[in-house]
Amino acid sequence: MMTKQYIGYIGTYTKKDSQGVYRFTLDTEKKQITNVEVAAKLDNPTYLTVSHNNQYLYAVAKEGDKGGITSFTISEETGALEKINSQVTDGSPPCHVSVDHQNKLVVTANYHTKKVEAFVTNNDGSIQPPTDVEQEGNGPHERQEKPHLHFAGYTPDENYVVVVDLGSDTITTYQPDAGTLQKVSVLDVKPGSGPRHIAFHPNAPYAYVMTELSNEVIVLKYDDKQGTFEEVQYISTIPADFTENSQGSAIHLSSDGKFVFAGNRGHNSIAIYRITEDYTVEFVEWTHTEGDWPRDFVLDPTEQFIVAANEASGTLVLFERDREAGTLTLLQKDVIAPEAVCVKFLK
Ligand SMILES: O=C1O[C@H](COP(=O)(O)O)[C@@H](O)[C@H](O)[C@H]1O
Repeated sequence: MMTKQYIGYIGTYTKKDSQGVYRFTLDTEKKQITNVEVAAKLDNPTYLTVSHNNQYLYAVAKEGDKGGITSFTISEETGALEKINSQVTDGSPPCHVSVDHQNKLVVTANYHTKKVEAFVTNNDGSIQPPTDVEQEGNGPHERQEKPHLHFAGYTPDENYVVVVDLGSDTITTYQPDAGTLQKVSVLDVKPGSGPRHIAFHPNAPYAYVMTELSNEVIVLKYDDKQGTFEEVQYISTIPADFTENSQGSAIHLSSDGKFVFAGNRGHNSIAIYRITEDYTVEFVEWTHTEGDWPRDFVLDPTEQFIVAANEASGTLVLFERDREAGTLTLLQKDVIAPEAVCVKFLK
């Protein structure tokens, strides 16, 4: 059988050993991650997003005391990255980045500056200086003294940008308008829960939020006409008797709409849920991530595998999925990936 190989990228911190964005290969026949190597030297490229046509990669970046985004072209043959340009503004870099399917508008969420930024792209993949919106609010938890935006991404129809704020326990929708973001609605979730990331159901009006502070998945009903949400269910992501520090991280769905996967840093696991007929979720099991502090993970393009990034151990781990049961089987662990934060595949 012919070997099928997929290229992935790793976003990292560069506080210790990492040099920037890394590239790796997933061989789906050998069921193995190989060739982890530096793809672009860059300061603090924690989060990455790949344009839907695989032509461009946008990375969080830090330049001195400024933060923003660096754009790269992706070589079709090799996956090599070549820098196009950067746009940075005063303050710490953002912690999350997304781009729409048309590759017109890159949006970021900033944990430190309270700002959502929107960068219009040019036809060559370069980005223009951003416009921004500053959010307000706080919450009852000691880490909620101000907004701490953790996610900015698009709704499935891309009519709206959704921003998840750990600091004020809110999910805010914005309408993009000529490179600016106009606020449409705000959902207040449970005080102190610290919502962090959101993932939409592929074909039903529901979304699934991971909370960092309360370690829960929140099921939301989504009104795509109004751009509003309604709470449906809260379910814990860690065992009731787990008393050590754990902080929720990322959340992803399989594209068949059958399973939700939620990351637990501290408990060091991926919690797996089955999506039921009414779109609420039922717990399936926890899978240990074979390392410390799983910051994010990704389903590969075939969705037969999941690659998770253990930030504190600086390792990737590869699992094979059972598409019916939802469970994960360990294939490979301890793949060195220094200060790994997120993993993204070419589409
Ligand atoms: O999950 C986390 O994210 C925040 C924001 O990331 P940053 O790279 O913008 O600092 C981070 O500060 C925090 O330590 C981490 O747990």
